[in-house]
Amino acid sequence: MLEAHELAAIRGERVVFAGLSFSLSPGEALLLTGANGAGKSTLLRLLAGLVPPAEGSLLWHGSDALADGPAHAARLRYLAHADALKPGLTLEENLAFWARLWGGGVGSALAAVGLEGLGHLPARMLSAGQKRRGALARLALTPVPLWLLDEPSVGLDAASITRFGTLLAAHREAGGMVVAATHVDLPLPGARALRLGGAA
Ligand SMILES: Nc1ncnc2c1ncn2[C@@H]1O[C@H](COP(=O)(O)OP(=O)(O)OP(=O)(O)O)[C@@H](O)[C@H]1O
Repeated sequence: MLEAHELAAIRGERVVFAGLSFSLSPGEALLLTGANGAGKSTLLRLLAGLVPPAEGSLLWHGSDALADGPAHAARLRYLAHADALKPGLTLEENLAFWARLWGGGVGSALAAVGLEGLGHLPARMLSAGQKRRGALARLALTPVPLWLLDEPSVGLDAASITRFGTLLAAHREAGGMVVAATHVDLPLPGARALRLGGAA
């Protein structure tokens, strides 16, 4: 279980959010909504252990989640806005880099996002939606309990959203948790919403 207690974040000397509390049990999903600049990406980065909270605590099964950085990193996948694909490497080579770190099969991960025919192409030749699917393929390599997703569906066509929904459902059925920032509907039935206030 992931528990956030009274989290606050300061960016550029401004309090982006404060007093934020929520908990997430296995199989649950939380949608972060709110205006541009409300702090959704900042919260995801905080949950990923990439920025420290200004106040509050984050617990994983009752213990300080951020006390052991490598252990926290190993239990999550964080997908930022950027697709994090090296443009000069093929899609397969990009995925193979992550597979060396985490394990898992490149072919099956590409198939999970419908990119099995494009693995030989340099990432720079992919369309925007294909690049996004290339980033999502990282989720399909090996299971971890927590997915942190920043606007994961941007650029995806209808068929890709459906495939992404299948990936999300399998993750949750296996006890995985999802926290996703989004401005649009995501295929996460029963997800709770956390609306962040703030600057427009
Ligand atoms: N490195 C930084 N230095 C200073 N301010 C920052 C930094 N990163 C983010 N901010 C500010 O923090 C606030 C929250 O930004 P954040 O990216 O978390 O918002 P968001 O809710 O994800 O927005 P969007 O919907 O546009 O993606 C913004 O006002 C932003 O300008």
